[in-house]
Amino acid sequence: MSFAPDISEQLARARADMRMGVPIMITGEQSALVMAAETLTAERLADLLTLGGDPVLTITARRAETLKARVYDGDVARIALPQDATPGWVQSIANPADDLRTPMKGPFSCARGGPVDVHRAALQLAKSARLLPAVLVLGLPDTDTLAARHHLTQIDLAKAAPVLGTRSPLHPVVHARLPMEVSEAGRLHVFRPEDGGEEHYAIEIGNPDRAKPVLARLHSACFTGDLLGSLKCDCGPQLRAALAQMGAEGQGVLLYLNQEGRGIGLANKMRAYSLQDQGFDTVEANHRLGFEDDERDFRLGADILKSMGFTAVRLLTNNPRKVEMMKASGIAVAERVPLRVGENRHNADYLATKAAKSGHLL
Ligand SMILES: Nc1nc2c(ncn2[C@@H]2O[C@H](COP(=O)(O)OP(=O)(O)OP(=O)(O)O)[C@@H](O)[C@H]2O)c(=O)[nH]1
Ligand SMILES: [Zn+2]
Repeated sequence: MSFAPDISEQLARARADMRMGVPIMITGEQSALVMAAETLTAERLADLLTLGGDPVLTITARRAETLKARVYDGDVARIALPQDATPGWVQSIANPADDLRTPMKGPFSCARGGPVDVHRAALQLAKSARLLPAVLVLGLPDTDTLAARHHLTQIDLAKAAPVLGTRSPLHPVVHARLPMEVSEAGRLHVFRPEDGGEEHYAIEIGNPDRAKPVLARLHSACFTGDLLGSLKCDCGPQLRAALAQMGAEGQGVLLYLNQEGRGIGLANKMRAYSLQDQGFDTVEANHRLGFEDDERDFRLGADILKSMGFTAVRLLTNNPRKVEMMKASGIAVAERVPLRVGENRHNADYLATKAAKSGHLL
């Protein structure tokens, strides 16, 4: 029988649980009960504290840097949870929104020694659930009984580890004709990952020759720029300029990747915008939230191109990372085609920061 969910399906359930605030169990060398800080309720925090042991609030080294919390494990810091911890205390560690108003949060007592794999996996899950990267972790000698009694999702770390950093295979679902302003010969393809995660789209213009490099754009979703005409970034003008160029050349493929906010999700991007209004730039804001500058995985773009029969591209981008990732994933980049449009007084600093800190080409 193959009815039981496999490990990627279990991980997808775990992400949904974390988004709802339901605890999960991760079992391995050290087994633990895990809850996302962002969705923690007062009731569940109280329940956690009744279990005893040494619960910690695990955050990324990026977030710890701002909080001046000691990092003993490279990329991960474990702050001991005080017995009188409140949801407000947990939020103040997880969420930098009020950092400037209440800068003195420590001193913290930070855990050191012992395995951190469970903590790292829990943070990875929170990030891929598009939540703040902060998780409550309570090591327990026996997780089976608690998991069975409360019907909690249980993740076997040995099985999960090889899957966690990888992307779920994408499969074409449907494609249909889509006449557009830039070209009447448009076609929209929908791709769906096996684990039920975000779908991604390909917009094919004309009928590009698979034997030649195709004019291609890897566009990351930007609800604010693409749909609302936000002036804080250049995404909307880039999207329209790329499609217009493909229309003018009569062929091309635009991948619309649902990696909003450079992979941190719209809620976290708005948190970053709020920090930017406090004076931080786009990279600093991501770091204060506990994220890396860019959490996207462009290899899924290569997966889609390959599945459509393309092996080489003329890539519309100013981002050298996209070029490198394409090449590393087996798609030849015959040419980088610059895409400089949409600069205005609101996004001038944003574009300058991308050039200075993220290596974007001017
Ligand atoms: N986290 C975060 N994401 C942002 C911010 N501004 C824009 N974004 C996101 O950044 C992504 C922009 O991606 P792309 O258009 O692929 O831009 P790029 O990496 O600069 O590369 P090219 O445009 O190809 O040169 C979108 O997912 C936006 O939602 C910001 O201030 N913070
Ligand atoms: Zn944007």
